[in-house]
Amino acid sequence: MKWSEICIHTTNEAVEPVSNILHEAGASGVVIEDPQDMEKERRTGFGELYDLDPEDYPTEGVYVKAYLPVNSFLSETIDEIKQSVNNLAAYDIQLGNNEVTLSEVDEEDWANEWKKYYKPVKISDKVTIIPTWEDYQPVSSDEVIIEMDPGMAFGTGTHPTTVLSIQAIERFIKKGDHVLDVGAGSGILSVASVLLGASSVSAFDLDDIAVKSTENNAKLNRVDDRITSRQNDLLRGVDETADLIVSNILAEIIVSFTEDAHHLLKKGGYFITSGIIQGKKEDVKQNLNQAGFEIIEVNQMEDWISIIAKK
Ligand SMILES: C[S@@+](CC[C@H](N)C(=O)[O-])C[C@H]1O[C@@H](n2cnc3c(N)ncnc32)[C@H](O)[C@@H]1O
Repeated sequence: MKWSEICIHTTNEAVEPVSNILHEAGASGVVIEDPQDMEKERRTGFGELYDLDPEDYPTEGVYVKAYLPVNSFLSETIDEIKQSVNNLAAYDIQLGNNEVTLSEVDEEDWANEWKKYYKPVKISDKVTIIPTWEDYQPVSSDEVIIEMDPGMAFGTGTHPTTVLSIQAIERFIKKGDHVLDVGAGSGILSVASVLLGASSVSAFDLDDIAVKSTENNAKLNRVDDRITSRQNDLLRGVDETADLIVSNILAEIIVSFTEDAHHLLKKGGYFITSGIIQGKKEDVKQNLNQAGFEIIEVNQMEDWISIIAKK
């Protein structure tokens, strides 16, 4: 399949809204090339992280790249993306160069492009995510290692919203729990749940690429007997009760199914929500309270918020 790479040269400040616009436009993966991050990552303990020519990344601003399938809607989608990015200026978000370039890539190139930027991620003292193609030596014998090949689905473990979700799972999951993963993407939170003690997980995503990616990653981590992945709109029609529900989705989507989550959770169960931007934190907290939840914790990484609620 042919893919179109859209590359937006923007500012640090605009990375998150621009990435959101690209995700909403149907891009499954977003690659952020930020020279500051690259400097930061080089200092981590994972050895040689980036084998990149300095010409490949900007010295000023940030490149946000995403991949869209080449189909008859492509030019409309690109116009909508450009329009939405331009609209950010109305919210006083600096857009820098705001240069948009397009190029066509083969699926194979897309996969390789992605891999250049995806390296081991230390989530906590206990949990490390490693891309399946990396040779990684565990630091300790009780380290939990999650192998990932996200393909086109969201969820490499590098995004703060995913990191916050896994850190919360690590703290709140109990041995033998049944978990619902709403918006599973690559299945990273489902796999993390099992490796951290869950006995079973039902993973849901609207996107069939994500459903397959979850199945693949469950196999890769040898926990496919514990994870069921299927296409579903949030928790619509789901009738299985759970000990823990995790969802890393946007605030607007979380508030649309807090009542369903409350209904399906057992008493004392946890609802881990992530993907919430600062400005929406109070709305989500209020909505969770209204649905009958008690807010247990609010955590933050960069500009992202995760809220843990208990039934
Ligand atoms: C931000 S990604 C999270 C992926 C992964 N769970 C993680 O934490 O890295 C959100 C996922 O939610 C899915 N999604 C969006 N709307 C949905 C809906 N209404 N029902 C189910 N999944 C949805 C998207 O396809 C995407 O895979």
